[in-house]
Amino acid sequence: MGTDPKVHTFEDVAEHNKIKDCWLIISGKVYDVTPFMDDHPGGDEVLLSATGNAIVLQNLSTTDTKLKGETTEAGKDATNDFEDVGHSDSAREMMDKYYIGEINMSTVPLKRTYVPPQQAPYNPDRTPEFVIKILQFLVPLLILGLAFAVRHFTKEK
Ligand code: HEM
Repeated sequence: MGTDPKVHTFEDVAEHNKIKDCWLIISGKVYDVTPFMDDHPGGDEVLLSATGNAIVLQNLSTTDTKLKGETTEAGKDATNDFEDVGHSDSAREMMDKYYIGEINMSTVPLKRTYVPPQQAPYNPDRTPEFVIKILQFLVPLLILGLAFAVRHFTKEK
């Protein structure tokens, strides 16, 4: 019987990425790709830039797009980045070599939800455009009314 895999916390992974390592969280598993960085065909830059503090590559096999491409408080869900590259099966097999344990998913920060900035409710009746439209309608009417009034009072009895 083998030993249970080590369970890492998100903070643990983030700490390693802050120092000098490159730890990835992919489908609930943790990979230390630090020794692979120089040999990664896509280069080390993409691995590093995709981490934030820690990469959360969740649900690689799922079609649920809700989880993809969203940031967390301390990292990034790089599922889109990873999938967009279209890694080969051999690349996925290679991952086993860098596997260092599982992630405690309850320590992964919740995805940040977008909170729209507070602003006054939009009132179309108050905009300058609306005032101009009213004036464009009223001014000709006023001129017409004035013309009728002048004619009425100046016409010979
Ligand atoms: C354990 C994780 C990873 C492994 C083992 C891995 C492995 C590989 C391998 C073997 C290739 C060569 C092409 C292939 O066989 O698919 C590749 C290419 C590439 N990978 Fe990764 N990769 C990993 C993570 C990532 C991540 C997180 C990114 C972020 C965007 C990334 C970006 C790329 C890019 C841009 C290429 C180059 C594609 C090309 O120019 O043809 N990889 N990777």
